[in-house]
Amino acid sequence: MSIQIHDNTFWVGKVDNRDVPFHRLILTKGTTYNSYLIKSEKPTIIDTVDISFGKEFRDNLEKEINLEEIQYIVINHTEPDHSGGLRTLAAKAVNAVIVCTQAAVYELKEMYKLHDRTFLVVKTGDTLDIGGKTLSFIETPYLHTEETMVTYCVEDKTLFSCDIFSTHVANEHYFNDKESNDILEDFKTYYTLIMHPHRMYVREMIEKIKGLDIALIAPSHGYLLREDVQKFIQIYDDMSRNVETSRKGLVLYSSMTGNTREIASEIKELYEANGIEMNVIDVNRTELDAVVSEINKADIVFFGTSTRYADMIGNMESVLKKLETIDLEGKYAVAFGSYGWSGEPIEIIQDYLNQSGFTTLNTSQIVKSTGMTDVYFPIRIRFSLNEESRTGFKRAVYHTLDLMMAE
Ligand SMILES: Cc1cc2nc3c(=O)[nH]c(=O)nc-3n(C[C@H](O)[C@H](O)[C@H](O)COP(=O)(O)O)c2cc1C
Repeated sequence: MSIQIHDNTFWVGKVDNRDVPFHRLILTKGTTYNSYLIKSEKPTIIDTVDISFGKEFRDNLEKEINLEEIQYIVINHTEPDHSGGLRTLAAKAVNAVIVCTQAAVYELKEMYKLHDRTFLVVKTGDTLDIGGKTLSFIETPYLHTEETMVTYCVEDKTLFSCDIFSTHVANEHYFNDKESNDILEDFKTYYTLIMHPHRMYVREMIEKIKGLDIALIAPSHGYLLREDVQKFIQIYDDMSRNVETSRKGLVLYSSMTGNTREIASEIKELYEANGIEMNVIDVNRTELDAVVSEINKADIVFFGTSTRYADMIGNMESVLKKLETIDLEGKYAVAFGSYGWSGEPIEIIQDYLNQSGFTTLNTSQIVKSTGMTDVYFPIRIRFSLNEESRTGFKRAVYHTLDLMMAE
């Protein structure tokens, strides 16, 4: 079965009426897996369906098109509730090139044994001519996992937004204007559960799609939004906004040649850009009592050192030794530092913090609470921040900002 959504574009997904187990939740209203077929001169599929329905998906699609004619399969997100039909489809769509982000290639190849297939890697700003229509791609990391992107059809003004702007409801109405029930509560619940943990990336995404003229949002789950499109974007904008907080941060650092000081000032910049006061102190230029007094006032403290012959430098260790005398209940701590090849003292700071009354951020806890596998604590920067290391650094600092703005 297919539903026409544009002159030659069709919904070819699956409505799943079950109680769907997902991310340790049960989706009691079910969901839909929205896949789309664009019958342009170079026929293109945008996303597939959940892995449980791969064969059914392919069999249905075969009624719409000779699968060998498919030229492109765009995979916006590798999670198997979107990409799950890829293996079955690819087996018959033998001429199709798989279009995805760089980070997605490895996951798709391994998950679906597609080592021999041709992949087209796209990044933000790239376009693809599919014969009569143009697809443009925007990377939207962490909405909902690292490799995610969205696809915009320029001529149709359709945003294939994947998980973003989705709703978990097994509706048979497809379009929001055909649904008589108010969908706002389900739309907001979805945002809260799936998107809000990645709030900082929602803010980035909203900036990225601002310039697009969007007539239809075609997400991966639930309703296709063609009425009040801007209202739904505005809801994401409103719900992801920074909340006002009186919380304060503190960065304590010790640096030989300035790299750790640079990291400290970038932490301050990110905090202040998000409306949170951040004090930065060089522990070698400030009396210990004054440092302790600042720790008492802060809700989160970053402790950073550079590495000198496998050790921390200056007064940092004196500050760390003092922690056992301070009430740190309810405060967060982060270890960070710059190093050249080993960076031992960053780990030693982490040990001190773990033994203190702080709640100290660590990688294992991030994986468990967010599913993000590339946000690392302690924050280790080789020499100075550069284009490559800044991405990971920002992810980590974003995470701390989320903690500061939590209720
Ligand atoms: C005297 C000296 C000793 C160093 N020893 C180490 C070391 O043992 N392990 C390491 O990873 N880096 C080592 N480094 C590299 C520094 O940690 C690195 O350059 C760092 O970026 C300096 O940070 P800073 O500018 O904040 O002082 C050493 C550098 C110097 C100058």
